[in-house]
Amino acid sequence: MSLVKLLKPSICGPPRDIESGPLVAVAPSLSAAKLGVSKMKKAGAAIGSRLLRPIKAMEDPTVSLRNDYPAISGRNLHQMSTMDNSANIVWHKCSVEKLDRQQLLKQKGCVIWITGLSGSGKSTVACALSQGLHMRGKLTYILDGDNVRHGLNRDLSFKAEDRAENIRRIAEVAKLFADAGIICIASLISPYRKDRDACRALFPEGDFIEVYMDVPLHVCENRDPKGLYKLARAGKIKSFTGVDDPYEPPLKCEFTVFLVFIGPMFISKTGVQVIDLQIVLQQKGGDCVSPGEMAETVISYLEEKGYLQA
Ligand SMILES: Nc1ncnc2c1ncn2[C@@H]1O[C@H](COP(=O)(O)OS(=O)(=O)O)[C@@H](OP(=O)(O)O)[C@H]1O
Ligand SMILES: Nc1ncnc2c1ncn2[C@@H]1O[C@H](COP(=O)(O)OP(=O)(O)O)[C@@H](O)[C@H]1O
Repeated sequence: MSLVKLLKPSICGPPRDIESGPLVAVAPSLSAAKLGVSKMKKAGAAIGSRLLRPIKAMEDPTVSLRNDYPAISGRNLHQMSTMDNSANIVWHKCSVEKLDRQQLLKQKGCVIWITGLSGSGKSTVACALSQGLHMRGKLTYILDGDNVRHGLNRDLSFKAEDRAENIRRIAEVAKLFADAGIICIASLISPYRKDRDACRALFPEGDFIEVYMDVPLHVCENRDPKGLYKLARAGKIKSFTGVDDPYEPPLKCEFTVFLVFIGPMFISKTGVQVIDLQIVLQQKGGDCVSPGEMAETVISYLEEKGYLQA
């Protein structure tokens, strides 16, 4: 019989330099139970009145009006630019900055990066997270590898350098979402450690939260919801992650979701879905863990780290 267990954060970065100052309204966090639709409407009205605060035009585009909030200013985003200085382009700033957007949304922009094999449950957890946060009145957006490959990244294959480019582009888009104040949930295999580490390096300390779906290959392969493993085993898909292409697990990440097998382990081809779901609904010690509950653990972490308030 197998059990699934969601670890508490396996690493927590040093406490973030949470911004403070006269323009920052620190709202108490709202629990899912307390925040209904009608309350969210009231919150919207409060936001409206704050919008009346005049926003000054930038007189000198090289000087940030928010120099006292370096961790979140446009200047800081500029400093985070990955562009070569010799390219003759100049960062254009606007007086409406990340801080303003975060205040509007009553949250802090960040990225939750979910990595793991195909079929490990990345999209399921991403969706559960998005639902859980939406219920709390928090704005999220999911960047799913499969989906982004339908548009922005449709030109990319699955060879290593194209996967790297896929991941780089999604990380850059996630950075824009985070700058917009949105909690961005990126769900893609991202098999190479160095590519994921490069993504992490794009973000301020703490803003990149890595969730590793540590689900064994045979479990993913038995799930095989799209029949891709079957095609890969038949040699009809080449370079399939886990079959004939590598996956490098994180050495350290904020969360690991894993299955613990106790006793004789078996996953039958016919029974896997049911067995798996039973597994998910149990945890060592008797607690229930479903994708929704996994998401709740991550949401608690966000709350604790101050991401669910401006
Ligand atoms: N060769 C190969 N290897 C792995 N996956 C493959 C491959 N070919 C197609 N697919 C399908 O593409 C989805 C993974 O896309 P990603 O953008 O997440 O991959 S990566 O991060 O660039 O490695 C993946 O979706 P998920 O199952 O949601 O992970 C597969 O459905
Ligand atoms: N915790 C879970 N327990 C059992 N089955 C799951 C779990 N999470 C996802 N699944 C199922 O596994 C399959 C793959 O999940 P999915 O989220 O699409 O994975 P990925 O995005 O990593 O490819 C789906 O059929 C999904 O319903």
